[in-house]
Amino acid sequence: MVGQVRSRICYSIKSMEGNQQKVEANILVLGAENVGKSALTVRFLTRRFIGEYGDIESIYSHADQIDGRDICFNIWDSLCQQNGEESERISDRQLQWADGYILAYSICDRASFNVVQQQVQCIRQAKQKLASTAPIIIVGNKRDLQHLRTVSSEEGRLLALSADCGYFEVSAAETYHSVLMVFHQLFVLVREARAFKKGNAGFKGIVRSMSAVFGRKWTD
Ligand SMILES: Nc1nc2c(ncn2[C@@H]2O[C@H](COP(=O)(O)OP(=O)(O)OP(=O)(O)O)[C@@H](O)[C@H]2O)c(=O)[nH]1
Repeated sequence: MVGQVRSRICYSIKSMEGNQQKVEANILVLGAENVGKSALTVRFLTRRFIGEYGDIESIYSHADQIDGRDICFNIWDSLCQQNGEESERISDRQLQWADGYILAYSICDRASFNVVQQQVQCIRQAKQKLASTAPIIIVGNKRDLQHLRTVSSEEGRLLALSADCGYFEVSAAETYHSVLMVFHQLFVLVREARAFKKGNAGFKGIVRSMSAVFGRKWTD
């Protein structure tokens, strides 16, 4: 609730030229407070690290190109629940909106890593109920603060492996390229998930037709 009161949804739509059909992906950036969700988002959008970002929840639209194809990222930089509320909470609206997730933690903040573990489970359970999949990339941020590290790279990698997620360790403060890789990789996974879903629908269609021919009822 606090998040809703404090939040302000703003849209920054970049113009897109040409008639070629644009592929869109809705990316939800989640994680505990102060892990660098806004820093990662702003780094990707502007290539810059500005240091302080304020408590604003934003949805940005950003035109980009991957493999020579025009695409559009819609990025929801979420605001973490605070004041003892469940920080791992993800709303139904967010779950329905997102095609893919970036779950960020700070390598210097074990509690934020625990939040990511809970959020992975939350997303997987919700998607299972809906019989759908959604790619997740886990991001260990603040890699530049090695001397303050409390979560090892191995732990991050292991979590990603066990939950079938992608994994990156980055520093939004220091580099643009690794942050770019996170968003582009997630887009590729979203595209693959869509293709798989389509293929699956195609297979179901064939079974439906065969069932019709042989008089058996098809149920989803
Ligand atoms: N050293 C270092 N600091 C970072 C990095 N990324 C973000 N920060 C700092 O961490 C603080 C929090 O960054 P934000 O991007 O506002 O974090 P957030 O997760 O969006 O925070 P909330 O919106 O409050 O949940 C800021 O002071 C940033 O300057 C990083 O890679 N390295």
